[in-house]
Amino acid sequence: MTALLSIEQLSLRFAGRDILQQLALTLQAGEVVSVLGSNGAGKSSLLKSILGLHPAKVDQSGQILIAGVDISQARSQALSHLAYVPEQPAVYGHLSAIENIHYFLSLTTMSQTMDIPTCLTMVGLPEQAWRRPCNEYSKGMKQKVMLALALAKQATLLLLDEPNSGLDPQATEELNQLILQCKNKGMGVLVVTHDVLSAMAFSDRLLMLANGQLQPVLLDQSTLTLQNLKQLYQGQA
Ligand SMILES: Nc1ncnc2c1ncn2[C@@H]1O[C@H](COP(=O)(O)OP(=O)(O)OP(=O)(O)O)[C@@H](O)[C@H]1O
Repeated sequence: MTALLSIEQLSLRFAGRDILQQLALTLQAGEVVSVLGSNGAGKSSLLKSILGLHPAKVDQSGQILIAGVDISQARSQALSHLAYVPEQPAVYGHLSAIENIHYFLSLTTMSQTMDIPTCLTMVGLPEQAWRRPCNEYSKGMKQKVMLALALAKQATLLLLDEPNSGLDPQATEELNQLILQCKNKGMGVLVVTHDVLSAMAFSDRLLMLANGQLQPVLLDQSTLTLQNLKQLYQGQA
């Protein structure tokens, strides 16, 4: 079966400094993978590489396939399979949830889309909010709009950058459940996060980005302590 995401020998340099070095990652349908890493380790840069967002002058090499499509050869076709939720959800504040999703769907090449109210119901956005402008929404509500868009465009691969930052415990739990819901629908989910506990709750695999490469994290909820978490981030666990 074709992997939803296949990265091979990805290297990235900024101003002569290695950020990613021969990095490899494969993500299958129905799999949630979380990437941890110190500030500046290169997590957001990795997501930008997958999205093909680095300017052409940036020194990047290697291969990134999304559902078998090479991002460097056919970017819009590759991205049609993908939904991306940045740390600050990017919705238009003057438009409602329904209007935002209509608008973004009009920009995609997907011919098959899902009914918008069904998607908003699935992500748990209260119906009384659907037609209110998004600048009246909390961060958690805006994330739900973006996740509803991902469902509506029938994305198979979901990228989430720091999804739990700034969320209270209830919103965190709702978001964690939504990630599991996406997994159960057969989507592949790649999460970049500092929230280790949440990542342990929803991930099939946890990876640490350090020195430009991804290594498996062997800790789990039963073995996690502040001390061994610090050692993990310092490359000693
Ligand atoms: N466009 C750029 N030009 C030059 N250097 C950059 C650029 N973007 C990122 N960097 C540098 O690359 C390194 C990795 O940054 P990145 O934002 O990917 O880290 P991160 O792991 O996401 O960090 P954080 O956890 O703080 O969000 C940092 O040292 C950053 O300063």
